[in-house]
Amino acid sequence: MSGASIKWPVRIDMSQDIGFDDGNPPLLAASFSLLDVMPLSPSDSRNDPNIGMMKSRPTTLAPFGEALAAFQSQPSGSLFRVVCSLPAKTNSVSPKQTPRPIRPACFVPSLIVLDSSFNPPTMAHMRMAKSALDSSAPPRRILLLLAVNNADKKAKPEPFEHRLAMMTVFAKDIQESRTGATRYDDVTVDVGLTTQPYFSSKAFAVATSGFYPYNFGQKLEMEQVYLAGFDTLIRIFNPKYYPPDADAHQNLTAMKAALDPFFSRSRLRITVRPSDEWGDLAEQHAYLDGLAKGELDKVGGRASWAAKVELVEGRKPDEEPVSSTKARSACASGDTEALSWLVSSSVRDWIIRENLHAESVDNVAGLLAGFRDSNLSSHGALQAQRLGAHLSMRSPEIGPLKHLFTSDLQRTRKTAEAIAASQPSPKLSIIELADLRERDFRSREGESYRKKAQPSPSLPPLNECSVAAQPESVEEMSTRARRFIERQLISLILDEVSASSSSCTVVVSHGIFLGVLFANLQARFKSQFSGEPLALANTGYVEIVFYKSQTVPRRPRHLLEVAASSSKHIIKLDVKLINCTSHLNGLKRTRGGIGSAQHDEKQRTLESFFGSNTKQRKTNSSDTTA
Ligand SMILES: Nc1ncnc2c1ncn2[C@@H]1O[C@H](COP(=O)(O)OP(=O)(O)OP(=O)(O)O)[C@@H](O)[C@H]1O
Ligand SMILES: NC(=O)c1ccc[n+]([C@@H]2O[C@H](COP(=O)(O)O)[C@@H](O)[C@H]2O)c1
Repeated sequence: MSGASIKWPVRIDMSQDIGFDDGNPPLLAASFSLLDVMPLSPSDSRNDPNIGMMKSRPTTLAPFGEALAAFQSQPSGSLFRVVCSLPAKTNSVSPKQTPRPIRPACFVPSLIVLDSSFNPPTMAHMRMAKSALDSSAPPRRILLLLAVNNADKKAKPEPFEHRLAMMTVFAKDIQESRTGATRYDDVTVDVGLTTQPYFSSKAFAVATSGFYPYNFGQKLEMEQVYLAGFDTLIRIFNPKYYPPDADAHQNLTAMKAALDPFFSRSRLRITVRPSDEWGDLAEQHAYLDGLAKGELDKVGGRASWAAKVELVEGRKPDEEPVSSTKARSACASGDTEALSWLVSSSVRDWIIRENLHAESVDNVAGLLAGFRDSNLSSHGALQAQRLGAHLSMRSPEIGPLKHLFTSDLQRTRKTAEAIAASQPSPKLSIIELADLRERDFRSREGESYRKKAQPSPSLPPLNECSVAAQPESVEEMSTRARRFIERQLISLILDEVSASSSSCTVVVSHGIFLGVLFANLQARFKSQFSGEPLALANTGYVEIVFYKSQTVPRRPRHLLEVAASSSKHIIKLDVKLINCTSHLNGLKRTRGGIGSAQHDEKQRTLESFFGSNTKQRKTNSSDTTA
């Protein structure tokens, strides 16, 4: 909240339905929440008919959330931690084990470090990793490193546990890319977290963590080979990141103080990235030549550092540029074909499952379902109950639930009913709106989203909408979203503004549509939030709080006034939580296919027999809950 604004008494939760694969109903409330589904555990996948595609999915988001929480709650001394390691598999050893950090048994002369936001990991990151591994000698080890602080971006709520999960999936894809004819991979992949935004401090954190052994015999420290793109190289030599400190009165000293130790233990393997912004290939090579000739000395550089920087080839001239930004847009528009070439296969499967699908019967079958009215699975019904209890428990903090919107599809309706049932006042009425439905896949409804994308005239890309039979476009969804905002939310917010206490509104809708609604809310109100919700787990929610600017001289009198003139300047939104799934901790799918089957309302779960104390105990022990 900025100092110049006051808090609105209204919160909106956007939440996605439970139980669907492609079109979950999310929830939106005066703190907005988006709800989605949990990944399967390996034991669950034994019963899953689609086990092939599940094979590299992380077991559950909960351990990643816990690892993050543990890391972030460490005293300030903890700069770096390996969350898990995927060991190289020789043809003699292939134990199936839960990922955990595995310290190298002996000295690793060289560690490749891929530092990225992994939002999401892309095929460009894969190419950089493969190329570095190809040119390295055994024992091959690569660290996928996620910094929870960025050199340029202000800290904000991020779905880091999703990033960690994607990194783990991506780690498997890296290993599999090296399997080749030998049928075993030869690379160990570590997935790690750091608090450090700068390369100099990242390298220090890794070197001093004690995780990678020091060679005492030869007094050798492991070399770290950082993979980055050209755009990052020029930032590394930008003096703005090295402000003078108390002891150093000039930038010159500060950059050298940071980068001399960095280059003594590390080198940079830089992939060229020609673009209008960063120049063509010749210009990028000329920049490095310039460093070697001392041209960066005037800003604090050192010519000798050039020997530690290697420029390597990137995409071929005829290949489309790949970036995380592009992959995020493909996610937002549900363009699974584009995702297929932007990210590796397991990452794509993970994104599709997490982002577009909740736990419904169609979800489990892997079918595109936007307007299709698929029912919740049993697992989805449990997720809905968990969410209801969770929101009710949070009511002292977020205010009583006053308004509950849902799409009119049964997977969202049932999620909304579970939320209403957990509220102290069971009289809460649920408003069903067709405008809150998932993207209409039209002629592609019911199609398997898991099959390999085959561009063909009968399967147009999802982002095209030239004829009525083609999937609903983002513009069409935006029209629905804006209608909902103007007809329902604005008046609600205005009505609430004079109330003396906070209240909460929940909107239960679907993954793709919620992304569009979220974007329209950000555009409609003055949002400080620059990130975007990438992957919403089923029943994962986004919480948004609205504020009224203090600069507004008087309360707007009616909706038109707000819509037409001043609302952009008087209402701000603040994103409090992104994809909150803490209510799903410990919830496991019932084995034997029961969890994935259609939910039968007549059948009581063990949880309902034993009540909330049992639920808590089972949550703690990660037991099966139904
Ligand atoms: N297509 C690419 N070619 C060369 N380097 C790349 C490419 N994509 C990413 N990188 C490099 O990989 C590192 C980590 O990438 P990052 O997570 O910033 O991905 P990104 O695609 O640039 O992200 P975004 O699109 O969100 O800005 C950076 O050093 C970046 O320069
Ligand atoms: N001087 C530096 O060491 C420096 C400068 C800019 C970015 N970075 C880091 O590079 C990585 C990639 O940055 P972006 O995700 O912003 O592209 C991040 O970890 C970021 O913190 C480091």
